[in-house]
Amino acid sequence: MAKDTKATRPTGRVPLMAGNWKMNLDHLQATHLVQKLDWTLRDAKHDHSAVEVAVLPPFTALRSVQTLVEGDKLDLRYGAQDLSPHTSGAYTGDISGAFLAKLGCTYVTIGHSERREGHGETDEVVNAKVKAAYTHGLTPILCCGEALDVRKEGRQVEHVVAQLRADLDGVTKEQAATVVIAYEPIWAIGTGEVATPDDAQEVCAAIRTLLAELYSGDVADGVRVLYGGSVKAANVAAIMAQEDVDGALVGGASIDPAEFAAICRYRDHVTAG
Ligand SMILES: O=C(CO)COP(=O)(O)O
Repeated sequence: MAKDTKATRPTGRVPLMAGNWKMNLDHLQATHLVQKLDWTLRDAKHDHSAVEVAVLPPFTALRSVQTLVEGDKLDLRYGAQDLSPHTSGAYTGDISGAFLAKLGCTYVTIGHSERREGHGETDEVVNAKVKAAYTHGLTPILCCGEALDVRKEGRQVEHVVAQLRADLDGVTKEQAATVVIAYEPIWAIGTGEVATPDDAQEVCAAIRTLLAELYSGDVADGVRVLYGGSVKAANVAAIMAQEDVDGALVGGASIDPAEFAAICRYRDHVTAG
């Protein structure tokens, strides 16, 4: 059993469990999943102010999720998996942050390794997208993480710190105070491999140290740093027991409503003290 470290996590940092559905679930399936997730959390009397829950569906399901969340006054937050660095214009296939804001999105993931690798997104592009998110009042879930070769060379902290320095370039202190950072080691994504809790803590702590270097005041203490990579109900409590881990960005396990609800309810599986 993992030890409940809530007492050591500054109270301002409300844990966030965010489900990145990736390219799964059409708008009808999305409606079913959100309903089941909501019912399960309601049955468990989930306190959304203690552990925030968000879903990140494909663009095509956002309107359905919005209708459900607003119509039934659900406590769930939602957001998109990407956005354009531009606001409008001749950018075929791109989606503006302005459209996402109109759909009531709270979050947008930026710089996921599947976009960095599959779509050639550089840190420069990621940085422009982070700024676009703020332009439209969206909260970025800024993703970072190292590949296996970098980890094998023991350069994971150096790699992640360099990514984030570039991704946050020009981001103001006020903006940075609301960013969510997701550390997702690429070798642990969709592989069943999970970084050990100590591995996750090492990099998440280094991220907080970088934030303290970049921004004065209490920014570093307030920013939520998530871990992502094969998170499941069975391993989430041990990861959440780490002092600098404030939630999880969940892929595969988030499209099973019972499993994702159990992840959100990780505190049911920890001992007090
Ligand atoms: O990429 C991830 C979340 O963004 C992690 O995916 P998995 O949970 O499927 O490993």
